[in-house]
Amino acid sequence: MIHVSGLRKVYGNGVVALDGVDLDVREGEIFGVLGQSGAGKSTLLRCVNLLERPTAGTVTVDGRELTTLGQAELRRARQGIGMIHQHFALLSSRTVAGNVAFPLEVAGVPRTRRAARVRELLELVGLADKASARPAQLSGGQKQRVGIARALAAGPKVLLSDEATSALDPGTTQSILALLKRLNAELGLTIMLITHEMHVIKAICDSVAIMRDGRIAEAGTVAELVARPGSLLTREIFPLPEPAPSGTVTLTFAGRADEPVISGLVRRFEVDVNVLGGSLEELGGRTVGRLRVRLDGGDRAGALAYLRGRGVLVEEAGPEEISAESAGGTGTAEPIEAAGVVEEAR
Ligand SMILES: Nc1ncnc2c1ncn2[C@@H]1O[C@H](COP(=O)(O)OP(=O)(O)OP(=O)(O)O)[C@@H](O)[C@H]1O
Repeated sequence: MIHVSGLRKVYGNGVVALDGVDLDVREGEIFGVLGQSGAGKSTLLRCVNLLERPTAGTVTVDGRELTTLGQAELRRARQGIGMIHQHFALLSSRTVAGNVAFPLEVAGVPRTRRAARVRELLELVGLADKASARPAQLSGGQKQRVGIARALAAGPKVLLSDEATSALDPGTTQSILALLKRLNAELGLTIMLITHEMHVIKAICDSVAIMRDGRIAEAGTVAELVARPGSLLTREIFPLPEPAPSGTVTLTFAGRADEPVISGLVRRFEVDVNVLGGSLEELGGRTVGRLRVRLDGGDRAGALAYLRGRGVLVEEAGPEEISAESAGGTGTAEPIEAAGVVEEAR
């Protein structure tokens, strides 16, 4: 639904905000872009609907390459792309209904059709009783619901969300995220959101890109990334001291965290399992966990093979723990070199 290729943005002051971004957002998914302040997230989002013109690269939305369109065509294409903002961007002089009607007026929709559509949209976001209220009379969550209704007025296929929940308290954030998830499911809406908050990614995103210094450091579905060795996302969600202390093993359980794998390990291989840290999270409806352990005694190699066989991602740390398998299978590498090989593979 959204294809971004070779995107570069250099602002007038010489700041390189985007430094070669490639990205694909599939139809019907919720795609989160996560990054710290200044990483380039807002610039990327504003380039997707060409509010910001990229210095180089292409943006294609729903099969149309926006970067080649003239102003009139671009205005039409933008009707297929809604946008919501951190501070809602409502017109304070208009009522709630007037705000939602605004894009329809601009698009020349006749008055009666407009009124019916506004009613439908306010019902969709749970604000049918607030049509005549002014933005100043609403809570933050209600204001964002108006913002969402307005963004959906022209029936877009894509919704861009610019830190839509950053100004809201945790409870309201959850209700807005639940609304976005429902709209995604009911309308088949593709949502691209930017956030600096991991809990937003955990709550609703199917896929994620992590941005650093104007580049994509890592991208994929949440399930893919959690199963990928050395994943930045996994490290962000399950923070453990890095680098892992020598001799420890870090285990990532994707989707099987509720199975008694560890007790099976102790019973079958007679190893002592010393848990050093870890946590569990609900991700995309699955329980995912990350555990750092030290294994002593018993059949350690057999225990690790057993874990891998159960679909657990096993990452060994420390030169003395590098196995022939993880060092590339030669079994001849010196410990220090082997550690380098593993680091590179990550
Ligand atoms: N209009 C502008 N003119 C010049 N530099 C800009 C402009 N907008 C953003 N920048 C710079 O581009 C870089 C990326 O900014 P951007 O706002 O895209 O990052 P961000 O990840 O969204 O950060 P935040 O979460 O703080 O909004 C920053 O160094 C910022 O100072």
